[in-house]
Amino acid sequence: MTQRVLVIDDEPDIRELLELTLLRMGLETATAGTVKDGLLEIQNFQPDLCLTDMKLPDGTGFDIVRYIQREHSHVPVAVITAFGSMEGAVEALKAGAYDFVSKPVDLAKLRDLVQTALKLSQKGGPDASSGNAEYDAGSNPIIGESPAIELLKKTIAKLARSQAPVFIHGASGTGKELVAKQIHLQSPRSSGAFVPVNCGAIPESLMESEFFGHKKGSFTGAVEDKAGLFQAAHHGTLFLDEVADLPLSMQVKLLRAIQEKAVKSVGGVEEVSIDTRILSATHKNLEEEVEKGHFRQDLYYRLNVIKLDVPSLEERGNDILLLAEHFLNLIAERWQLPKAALSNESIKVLSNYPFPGNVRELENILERACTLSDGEFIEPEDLQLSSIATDVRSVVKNEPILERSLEKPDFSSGNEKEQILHALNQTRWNRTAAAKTLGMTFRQLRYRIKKYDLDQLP
Ligand SMILES: Nc1ncnc2c1ncn2[C@@H]1O[C@H](COP(=O)(O)OP(=O)(O)OP(=O)(O)O)[C@@H](O)[C@H]1O
Repeated sequence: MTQRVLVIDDEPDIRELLELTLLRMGLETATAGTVKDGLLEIQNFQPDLCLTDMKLPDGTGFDIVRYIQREHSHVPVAVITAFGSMEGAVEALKAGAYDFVSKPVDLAKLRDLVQTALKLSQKGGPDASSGNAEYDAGSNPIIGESPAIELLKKTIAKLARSQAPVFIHGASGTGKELVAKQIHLQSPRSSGAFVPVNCGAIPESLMESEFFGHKKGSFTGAVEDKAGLFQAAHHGTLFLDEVADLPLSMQVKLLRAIQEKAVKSVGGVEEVSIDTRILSATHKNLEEEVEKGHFRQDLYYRLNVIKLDVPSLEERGNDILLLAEHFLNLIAERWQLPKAALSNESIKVLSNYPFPGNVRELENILERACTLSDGEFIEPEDLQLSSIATDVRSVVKNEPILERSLEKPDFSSGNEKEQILHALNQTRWNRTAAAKTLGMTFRQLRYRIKKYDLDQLP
């Protein structure tokens, strides 16, 4: 079925230009010149997408955005903003607009916007809050049923239906990258690439070329043309992780690229339009970084159109056990070994541990516990929790603080893999003998052999 686009603008020339562009894209169009007529057309024409000017004779584009949000939340609405009016664009996005184009309208950018937005109408159901009906969480679902996580999942589904930049805030290891990936996967950009960038890991001297690409010969070592991360994320999503670590010089360039929706590669002459959605995250307090002068206020304002808080693991109640189950399954799959289970004591201990390192810490604890456990069940001493946890455990069990099990092998001083390999070679790969030499059980050794892929050795 031909998709329908409604254009609301009081300038006949712009209406005509937009209508022509849309007709050439094979779309059905209707136009209106005022808020009043626009609202009528929304009801009569039932558009799949609405484009509206911000300044209208009897109101503003906000009136249209708010009405659509309230009555037809499945219809994406993009606003056309005055030249240089970034504030207007940001406010419209905050109010629920899908995206914006600034005047004079760049038709290539408009076509990109329309194509992506219409995918939403094709895929999404009538209820915007349920997100994309065809969406498949793939191999990276967000595990959890606590109210905090249910709310997070709902917000992700909603945010996936917009182009607004989202700033994801949360402590280390809470799953910020996972959240960003989910926003991408549930969005109409899911067929494009999800490009995560650790902003703190790129040397400053290479940053511009990494982000925007370079032309052959533009500097020593540039032996051929290379596309940058922005180009890689064209029609997809660029995730700027640890964004607070961007040097100030790069922040200016990034701001420009985001505002112009275009980049110029190092040594290049022309700017190239880029259609990408920007998501960013940091565990630092970005407001504080702005106050200290480490982070540009204008970039902060541009990235932080919508802020999404990812709760700490401690705030997720019983999700800890659901996550533990999930990770134990993953570990068993990865190492191709029978799944280990938590003993009742371990369940108690984990449920009361504060997890300063959040979900990542839980994953690491369980991985270590699987290598240490020598029975069917993971016992509290296999968890090797920090002293805080030991305190917690003693509180839970109402007994004195226990010493950590000392009979467990301690490899902290050396390279574990090498020591195991050495023992295996010495015993001619007699695993029982090697385990004895190493002071571990057969099961513990078996896990480690899998973990380090030693069984792949000839
Ligand atoms: N709710 C969840 N369900 C399943 N896995 C999760 C969940 N939350 C986090 N994880 C997993 O925990 C690990 C850490 O998550 P992630 O890397 O996304 O955290 P982060 O907040 O980006 O960390 P950092 O601040 O260090 O960059 C990953 O393996 C991720 O898949």
